Formats: sequence, structure tokens, C-alpha cells
Amino acid sequence: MAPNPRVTAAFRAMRDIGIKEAQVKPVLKRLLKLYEKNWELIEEENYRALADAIFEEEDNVVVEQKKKCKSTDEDDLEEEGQTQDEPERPLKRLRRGQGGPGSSSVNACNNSLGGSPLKRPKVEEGEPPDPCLQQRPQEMMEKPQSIPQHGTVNKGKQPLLPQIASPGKRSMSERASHVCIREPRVEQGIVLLPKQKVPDTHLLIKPKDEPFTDDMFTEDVPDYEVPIAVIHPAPPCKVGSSVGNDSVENQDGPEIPASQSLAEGNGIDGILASSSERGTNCKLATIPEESPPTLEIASSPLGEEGSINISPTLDVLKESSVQDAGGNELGLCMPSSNGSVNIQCSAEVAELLSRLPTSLNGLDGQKQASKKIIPNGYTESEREKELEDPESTNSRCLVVVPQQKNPPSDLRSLHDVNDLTKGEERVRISWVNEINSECLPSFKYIPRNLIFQNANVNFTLSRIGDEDCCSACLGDCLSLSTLCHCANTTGGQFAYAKGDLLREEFLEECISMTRDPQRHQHLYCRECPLERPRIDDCLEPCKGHLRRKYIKECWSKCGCSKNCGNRVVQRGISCKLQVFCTPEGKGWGLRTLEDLPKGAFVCEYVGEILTSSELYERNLESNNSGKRTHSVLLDAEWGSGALKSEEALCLDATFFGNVARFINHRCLDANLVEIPVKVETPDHTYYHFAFFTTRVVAALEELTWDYGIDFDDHDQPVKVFRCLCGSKFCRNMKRSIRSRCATIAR
Ligand SMILES: C[S@@+](CC[C@H](N)C(=O)[O-])C[C@H]1O[C@@H](n2cnc3c(N)ncnc32)[C@H](O)[C@@H]1O
Repeated sequence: MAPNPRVTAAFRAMRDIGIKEAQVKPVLKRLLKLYEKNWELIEEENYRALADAIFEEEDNVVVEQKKKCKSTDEDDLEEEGQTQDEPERPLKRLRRGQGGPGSSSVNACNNSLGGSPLKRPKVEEGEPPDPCLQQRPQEMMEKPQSIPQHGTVNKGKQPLLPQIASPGKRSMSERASHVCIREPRVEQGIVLLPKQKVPDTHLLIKPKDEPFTDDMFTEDVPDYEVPIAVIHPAPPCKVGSSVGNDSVENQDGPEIPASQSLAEGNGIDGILASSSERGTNCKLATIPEESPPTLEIASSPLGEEGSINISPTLDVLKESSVQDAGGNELGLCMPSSNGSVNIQCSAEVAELLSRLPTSLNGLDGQKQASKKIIPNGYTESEREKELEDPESTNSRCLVVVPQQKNPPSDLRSLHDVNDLTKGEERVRISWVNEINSECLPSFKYIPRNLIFQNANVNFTLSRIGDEDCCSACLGDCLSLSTLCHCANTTGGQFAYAKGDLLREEFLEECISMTRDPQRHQHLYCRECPLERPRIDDCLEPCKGHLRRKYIKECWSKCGCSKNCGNRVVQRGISCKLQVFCTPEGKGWGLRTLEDLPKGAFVCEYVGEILTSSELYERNLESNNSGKRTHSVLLDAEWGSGALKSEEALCLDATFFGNVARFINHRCLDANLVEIPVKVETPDHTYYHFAFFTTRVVAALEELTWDYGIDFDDHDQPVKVFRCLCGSKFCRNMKRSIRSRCATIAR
């Protein structure tokens, strides 16, 4: 009998992700029985249910084997070490927890299974982390403190990376706003080694465990969490098209005249009202065919419509098309009175748009060349002044935002399709929606972090000692025969090699920290800012912080030139990027329009600098109003014991941010890695959060980073989105089968 083509296809799909037929067969049989031969359930999402079930099965085998392997000795650890050295095996991170004494037996068991992908380490509750891999709190703290007992008090959660903070509620919508949750669950039988968690700094009341249910897969609930950035403030009408993006040196620096944005006028364009208006509430004008070639564009911050005449006829708008850098046809989202519509637009139209009055196209910053700006945004004169007068520092890199808790809800903005940065960056960054009629969410584009209010970020020159700068250097520090002081932070070598790329060795170390944090040192705070007393006034022990590698760039006090090879992040974005609507349903994403080499700087995560308390307050407010925030916790060098709760800093890009707010998550094998960068201050609490490529990235590839979410963590304070990253190492895959089985069992 001829083999059932559906069976053959299933085998093929599994083979593609490295699963053998022998493994597939029994599971497939069981699934068919379970689903009453409903093949659709098995086939959808590229056999996700099948893959999940196979992994589930493997896990069960691991548990079984683990019981038998309790007595495994240190040889197993060595064996694991070898396994972890395998090149390009990004699933390492999924084995987190391996390597400790308590886990060695597990490793042996896992290894004996032949290293099937997507294996999750099983960890014994209460087992301590590997002393070789972690620096104990006793060693790190001024006063000794007992090691947090994982799986007991601490529940094994340990923050590892700068994370995105979470709000206090757990409704699905609120969960969407918290991107980087590194909080792997601790469950019976799971080894507790350095954990990935984004501790919930901002919760007064810690939500109870909430098991995953199938609710997120039902019809009445969005299939995945609606992206934060898309949901929050409602968009005004926007012109949505792209003509690719030109790389333009912005000679004028970041200063943009108040007149340039369509929505400017109230000082904080980009901040919109309610999230519910998103996507449907664009104030758009329908243009009947016979109507004159005038496009009505809602342009005022308050929503009044400003009328601008554009010469092309509607026919041009409707019949032509514009192509992006990849030659794809691009849609142009034009105004209409009954909602946003996608109209094909010609390159001429796109060109016309770029020739709109500068007050409308946001590009007039480029025409003003009155001041000479050095790449980090300082004018020469400002820099000189800063050197003369230490008190006058901080002037450019950080600006104190006028007090403004939440932006007024009646302000609107347009994002220029040719350059959503409005000339704030050295390059233009376009945006395009080839999928639907959604416009970009509203936010104010800022190229550098801004202090919101209370963040204690101190840039005074006097705090930078001679050992922290290279005042005697000239030109390019990377070309010097002897290394200058600025290489000290990075172990006597600069992080960068020639050509603005990271040194391979340095980059690999950073990638390893992200993908396999258990192998790296952790620090423990005496009083962890993330564990500040909540409602019960009881300070929980620190769960540990990954001691990350830093880049330390030359800065204002250094004598080298602005083109010094050790100044990369501070010069800003230089590659061609584009924000686009992802076809997979992840909302907006960021892609490169040119090939990028490995180790290249892409962009920083820019936002408002808040203390964790401020973010906490903001999240509370947001939760009440249904808005969302997305934020990154700056915790790369905590653990000295000196950091107080209110000093813990975060970046929130919800209202003010740059392109990084559009970077989506990808499990494990993301093409970007985040690295802390010190530019203006030796402070450990503040640094830049910069993204570099982990490999060569081809033009038009989406740029992604691993938020560090543990999709299996039932104890996570927020319900994370349903991951659509498409990685074969996706940590979210297993969830779907569980919820399906739960549904069927009911
Ligand atoms: C920082 S935003 C990234 C940009 C976002 N896609 C947007 O449209 O603004 C994070 C949100 O994007 C969505 N997202 C990111 N990565 C995703 C993924 N792998 N699968 C599904 N949704 C994802 C989630 O809704 C998440 O809360």
C-alpha cells in the first residue's frame, strides 16, 4: 500500500528539524488517536503540535532516566562541558541549569539521549548552583549573606540579562507589554542554576502562579499578545509607505526645529491617546476618484486636520506602485475618512512625499547646517565648553525631560515613511507596511536616552579618573602601539577591532553569556533592588545577576578623535534599517536593508531612563488605562551590594524611544546580541544597551534578539506572547501541545 502522503509529509517536516522517523512514528500515532485523526490539528503551524508532543515525550524519558542517573559523577560534568563547546549549537541555552553538581546526572541522561534539540534541563528543586560557575554572595558582598536557596525561598529565579520590566497585572493585554522576562520556572525536578528571569521589579503584589491555558489560542482572544508598541497610544493618520532608506549623514545633529513634524507643536508629538484606537482611529480622508488631488492629512497634535496639496492625481496614487530596496512592491497607507486604506503608490509619489514642506516631512533637520555636530551629537563648541566647564556636562547625551508622567492623551504624530527618525539619526530609517493598513504606533523618536525624572545618572567629568580615560591619546586609539587606559575595562584589549566591528573573541563571549548564562559568573546583591519590599515589607534574597561583559568606549575626556575606533556606539546608527510589518503576525519588526557583517553595531535600545520605582508607578498607571510599556532593565553590573532600590535604572521606550523598540524576539539563535556599553560615565547603574550582529546578516533579514523569555514559566508575572519567532529552537513550541491536550481532556 502506498504510504499516506500526510504521514510522509509529517516525517519530512520532523526530519527537517532533526527528529528521526523512529521518534516520530509512535508519537504521531498517539496524536492521531488523540485528535481523532484530525490531521489539520497536527499539520498546522508546520506540525508544531507533533514537534511539541515529541519533545514532551523526550522530557518524560529524561525524567525517567534522571531517576536512574542520580549517582552520576564528575565525568558527566566534563562530558557536558564538551557538549557545550559544540560550535553553533544554540540550543545550549535550553540546557541552562546543567553544569552544577546537582545537574550533572541530568546532563548524563540528556547526553545519553543523543542530544535531541530543545531539551530542557531538569533540575532538582533546592539544589544549589555550581560553585565553580557562580561567585557566591559571600564573596561578592560587603557583608556575607547566605546563598539564596533556589527552589525554596527564591524559587530559583535569577535575573540574567537586562530585562524588560513587567507590570503588576496579568491580563493578557498587560502581559503583552513586557518583553524581556527572564524568569524560568522552577518546578519539581528541575535543576536550579543561574536562572533566566526578569524579576518583576514593579509588582507590589506578586501575581500567583497562573498555569498556561488554551485561552490564548481560542478565537475570542488574540492569537498572540498584541505588540506593545502597536497597542499603546492611538495613531493618527499616517502616510505609510517606504522608499527604502537613504544613508544620509545628518550634518545638523539631533536638533530639529519645532516646526518640522506633522504633529509637533506641543513638544511631545508621538504620544497618543488610547490603545483601543489603534489601527482604526486614524483620522483619514477618503479621496473619491473625482475629487481634486488634495490629500487631507490630520496633522495637528490635537487632531485637527491640516490640508496639504500634493500634485499627483489620485490615479497615480491608486495605480502605481513603489518598491522597496529589495524590489518589493510597497503599499502606501493613505488617509481616508473611514479608516486606513492601503493604496499602491508610485515612486514618484514617494518622491513627492519626501518633497513635502519640511514642516510635514520631518526632514528639514538635514537642511540646517549652521552648527557642526560631531557624531555623538555634540557640537564642537559644546564639547569644548564641556571640557572647560565640568559643571556643564551632561548637556547633550542626556537631557532631562520636563516632568511629564504620562504624555497627554490628545497629542498625535505622524511618522514620516521615509524617515521615522525625523532626521535624528545619521541615516534615514523608513517604515513600510506590506501586510495590512496598520500605521506605525505613536511614540516620540529620540536618538539618545533621556532622563525621565529621578534617575541618578551622573556625568560630571570629575568623576572620570585618569585611569578611566586616555586624555593623552591622539587620533585613533586602536592604531596605537601601546594600549591606552580605555582598554582596561575590557581586559587590556579593546572590544573593537578595525572597521567598527567587535573582536570575534569578545563577541563570542557576549553571545555565550546570552545563550548559555549558566556558564558565566553571577553576582548577588546584599539588598537586591529587584527584591525590594513589596506589600509584605519582606526583602527577598537576591537571585543573582549575570556579570556581563562591557564595552567601554573612549569618551569626552579622552584626547582621541571622534573617529577613534573605540567610539562606535556613540556615533549612532550607521547601517540601513527599515521598520516593517512582519508577515508572521509579530506586529512591526526591524530589518536591515544591507548585508551586515558579524559583530557590527546596529543600534542602541533608547528610551527614557527611569528608576525602577518610577517604572513601577508608570506600569501601575498604564495597567489602569490599558496602555503598555516596554522597558529594559539595566542590571548588568549589579551585585556590589551598594545599589539601592531607587537607583535601579530601566529604559522605557514606550513613549520616547528609537528603532530598537521594534526589534522582535527570537528564541536562542537571534541575529543580534545586546551588550552593555559605557560611554559617558563609569557608573555601574547606567550604561548604553547596544545591539550587535551575532553573525553575517543578509539584506532584508529581520533583526531579532532573544528577550530571554521562559515560555514555560508558570510563575512569570506576565503572560508572555505566543512566540512566532520561527526558530527551530523556539522555547514556546511545547506550550501549544499542552494547551491542546488540556482542551481535549476537558
Ligand atoms: C518590543 S515589541 C517589538 C515590536 C512589536 N512587534 C511592535 O509591533 O511594536 C515586543 C512585542 O512584539 C511582539 N513580539 C515580539 N517578538 C515576537 C515573537 N517572536 N512572536 C510573537 N510576537 C512577538 C510581542 O507582542 C511583544 O510584546
